[in-house]
Amino acid sequence: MRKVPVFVLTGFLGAGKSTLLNRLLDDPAFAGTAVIINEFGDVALDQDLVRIGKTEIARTTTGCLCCTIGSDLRSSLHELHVLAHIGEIAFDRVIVETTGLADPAPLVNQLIPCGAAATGLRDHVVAKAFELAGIITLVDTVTGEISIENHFEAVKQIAFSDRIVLTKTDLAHDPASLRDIDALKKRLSTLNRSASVVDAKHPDFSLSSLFQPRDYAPASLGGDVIGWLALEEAIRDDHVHSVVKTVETASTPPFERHGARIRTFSITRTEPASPAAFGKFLNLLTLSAGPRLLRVKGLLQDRDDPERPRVIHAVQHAVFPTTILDSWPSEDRRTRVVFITDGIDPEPVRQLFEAALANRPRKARRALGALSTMAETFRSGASQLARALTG
Ligand SMILES: Nc1nc2c(ncn2[C@@H]2O[C@H](COP(=O)(O)OP(=O)(O)OP(=O)(O)O)[C@@H](O)[C@H]2O)c(=O)[nH]1
Repeated sequence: MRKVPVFVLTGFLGAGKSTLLNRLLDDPAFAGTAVIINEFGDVALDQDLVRIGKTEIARTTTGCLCCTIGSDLRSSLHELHVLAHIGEIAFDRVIVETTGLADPAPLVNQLIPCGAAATGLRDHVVAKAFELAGIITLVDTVTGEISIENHFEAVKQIAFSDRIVLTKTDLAHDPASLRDIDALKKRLSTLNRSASVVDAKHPDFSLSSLFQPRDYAPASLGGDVIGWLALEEAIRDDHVHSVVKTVETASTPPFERHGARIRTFSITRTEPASPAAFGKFLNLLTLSAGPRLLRVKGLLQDRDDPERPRVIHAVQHAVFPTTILDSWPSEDRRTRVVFITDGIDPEPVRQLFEAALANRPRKARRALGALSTMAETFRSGASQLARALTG
């Protein structure tokens, strides 16, 4: 039996994974593609933001796939396999879009023959039916360098990839930005010597060649990857013990891979809002929180055009142009904004949101004060960790 190729599409927060996936799902050549989308946090937005093409085979999971106990990815693949077996769906490739904070090690470990051992019939079925055919990592040329400096997840995503795609090169117009891209490429080659590097905006860029199945060989990627996979086994064993303890005592905190400072929270609002006031909120937030604001994305119900939601994106300091959808993608017509931060608490963000939308400058100033203090006094140890991991 020919195994179904599984591609992992990864890249740090806001690198452009959903944008590339949308492009792919619009392409008839990819009609037989099943998609597994994983989101960080408890409010799923990507299912509304990724246009599912003709295949309509998609599974969305919230909670971080790399932090979930055991083999959640194997569960999703098994579910797809069963549906194909009973003739409900047909597909010839699977793409797993990870969260921007995904550590690829546990995912790879579940998909390679010498990785996490199969523990039941389900895992054996998945091992027989699917094979890892590539890890594609998107690297944002605007924020890539700072993400590598501050977040070990970004370093590991690059190290584990066998294909790297540069995104947002269209935003580099001046010589300094072009030099930054050259410096970033050099950095990438020190983190991963064997991955091919392509530019998503280059006229020769081809999705078909990017998603060609190839044998995924961790040994060819270098010592760090092999070491991380070995570490993964150790964490997994340890984790299995801690799960048992949780059942016994109910006092062990949940397994936390990303560190206690990474927060995710959301704001929902039933009344429509003014896009100008929301824009002010977002600009103030990015200015005061700086790189501690890792990601903002959401759907906004426009006071003047409530039938057509606005799609909001900010990635660290960069606020991206709002796009307007023709209609609401689902029944849920509330404004929903998801935040992922590095050491920024939800409370001042919520206060700033309320103050900006209600035009209350004094309240906004108080919230800004709290935000700036948090952003300044907080020191990230992630940069040291990234250096230690990459030697
Ligand atoms: N100019 C430009 N903008 C881009 C490009 N790729 C993505 N974007 C924008 O970057 C923002 C984030 O893109 P997404 O595709 O949502 O990023 P993502 O990696 O799926 O985000 P997460 O799932 O939150 O990690 C959006 O506003 C996109 O329109 C690109 O190549 N050029």
